[in-house]
Amino acid sequence: MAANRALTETRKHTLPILRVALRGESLLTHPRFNKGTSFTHKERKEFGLTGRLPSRVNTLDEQVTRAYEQLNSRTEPIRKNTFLQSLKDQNWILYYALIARHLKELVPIIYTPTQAQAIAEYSHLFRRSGGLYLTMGDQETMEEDFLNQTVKERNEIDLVVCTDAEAILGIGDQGVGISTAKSAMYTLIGGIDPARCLSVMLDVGTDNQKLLNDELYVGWKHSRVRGEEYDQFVDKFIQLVRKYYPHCVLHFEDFAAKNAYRLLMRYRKDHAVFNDDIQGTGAVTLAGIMSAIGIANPSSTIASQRYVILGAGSAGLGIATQVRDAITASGKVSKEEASDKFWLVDREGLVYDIGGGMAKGVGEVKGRLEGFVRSAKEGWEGNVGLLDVVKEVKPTVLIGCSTAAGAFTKEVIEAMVDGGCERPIVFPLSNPSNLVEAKPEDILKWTKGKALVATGSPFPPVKVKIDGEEKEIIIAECNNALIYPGLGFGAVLSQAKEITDRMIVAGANRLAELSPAIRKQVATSKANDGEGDYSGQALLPDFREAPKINFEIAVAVAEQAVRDGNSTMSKDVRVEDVRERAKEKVWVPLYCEYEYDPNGLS
Ligand SMILES: NC(=O)C1=CN([C@@H]2O[C@H](COP(=O)(O)OP(=O)(O)OC[C@H]3O[C@@H](n4cnc5c(N)ncnc54)[C@H](O)[C@@H]3O)[C@@H](O)[C@H]2O)C=CC1
Ligand SMILES: CC(=O)C(=O)O
Ligand SMILES: [Mg+2]
Repeated sequence: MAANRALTETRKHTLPILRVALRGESLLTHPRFNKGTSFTHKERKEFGLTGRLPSRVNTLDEQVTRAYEQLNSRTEPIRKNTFLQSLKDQNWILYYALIARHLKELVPIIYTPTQAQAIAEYSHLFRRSGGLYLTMGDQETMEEDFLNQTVKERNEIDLVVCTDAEAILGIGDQGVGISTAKSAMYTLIGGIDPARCLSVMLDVGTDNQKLLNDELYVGWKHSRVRGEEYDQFVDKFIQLVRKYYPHCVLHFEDFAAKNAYRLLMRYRKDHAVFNDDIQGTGAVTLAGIMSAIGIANPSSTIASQRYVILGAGSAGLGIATQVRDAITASGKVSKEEASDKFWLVDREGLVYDIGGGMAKGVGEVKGRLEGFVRSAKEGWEGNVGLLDVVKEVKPTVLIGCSTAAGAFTKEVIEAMVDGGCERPIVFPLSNPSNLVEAKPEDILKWTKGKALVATGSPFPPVKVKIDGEEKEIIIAECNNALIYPGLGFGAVLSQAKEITDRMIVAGANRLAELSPAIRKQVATSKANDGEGDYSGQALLPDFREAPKINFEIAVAVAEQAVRDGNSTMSKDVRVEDVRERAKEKVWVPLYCEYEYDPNGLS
């Protein structure tokens, strides 16, 4: 299997023999242990399965072929999504093996863009629960619920992905719309054992009236609880995670910006906590920008760009912070000088100081926005829209994480070029695809093929005429999924005390080094004058390569943790041992041989 090979190449040891305590129907209906027609004759006898399966023993490859055939009998992406969800409920190995084999084709089915629809229709598509649901209204049983799902069923948890679903992708408050897709990507791309991952839905109610009015809504029908009560509920959950799994990575996903930032700051020094929308998006975008600068003008640096970011929420703030940290990492540029290279634009236009600790359109400055609010002394007045900001600032990099579909108009992009930017770097990152700030083909058309473009959801290559010659431009997918699985695996591997900025930068640097455009330049050692041919050279690696790339990211991240004394692995693990450790730990979707043991796994 091609994609499985990508994973197995990084794995060191042969598969272990699993001691399993389940028999008969309970084995066949347990998605973690079920092998369906792949149970061998010996296993069928040992586990009481002989009469329960047709006689032929299939290989995993044959099962994958059959499942792929069934999948393809459905045409609509959402129907494929529900098919895959059901497959996951039946047989994990087959689910992961099928997707691993068709990674590029199926990631958009289980992840963005299709997952947005699956979450929006969660209550109508609901078949079987996935993950752990902790509801504000039932919080007195939280510890018991948590233990029932974890300690009593599993041996150890390496990774907890949690959400309160208030800012799901770009589609807002989805109440109880849990997504196990983020955790599935950790397995597919990061190689983390799915049995050691847990998705948690923190149901604190919803302000989405459509859901509250929906008689099939499966979540807690209550307005969203906020303030002290919310904080206490989240804290109770986090303390449980810390108590039972002190070494696990805790991943926050799709919290509203204010909570996202607050929770990250509150817990990141005490536990290996990671906010994907802030830090994951920041890291992948930093890598994409470094790669784009390498093409546009390799003698230039991230410090010599001017950045306009539309959307001052989690992603916008994460990108600004990550790029600023990378600029200051050289020690040559101060934090203030680096911050001065950013202009954040939100619903009410440019984010600038309006006095009393408040910023235009986004409220309180303290904490998350500190450093990125422009001074009113620069002469800003009223609502300063994106076009005016672009005309005034003359950015070289324009990023969209606003959910404002079409906000990068022809005028905006042309204003960038008119401002003297020959090779504009334009990343419309909003998900799902229909919320993109501009379509790649339009950006390339308006800039005569000069723009360097990356998007948050997958887009097909664009054919464009450059100097009279037709070229095909690959549109890089700048999605945090290209980096967070490796960051998480690196943190799990090193059993990091905290996930530090240095670990994240190590991962982003590794991703940038491995990006096709940069690899080509290093290979040819050719100076690029910004006029070079970059068709066929994507800014970021293709998703097909994501498992291999994320293995390298994980190694870089874990090495950094060991180097910095931030790892809790045994003291004798040296930086040079990390790669071998990683190979031992990578999980691959292949069947293990089973032996019956009444005290085994169940
Ligand atoms: N490519 C990737 O890896 C990622 C993409 N995203 C996407 O970025 C978008 C934002 O996500 P988050 O930052 O998590 O959400 P968020 O809700 O924290 O931030 C969105 C921000 O955009 C602002 N906004 C809304 N309409 C606007 C408009 N018309 N003009 C300017 N600003 C406007 C909001 O006021 C808010 O501050 C979503 O579409 C999400 O899917 C988010 C994380 C990762
Ligand atoms: C990719 C992601 O995390 C988002 O769109 O929210
Ligand atoms: Mg997200």
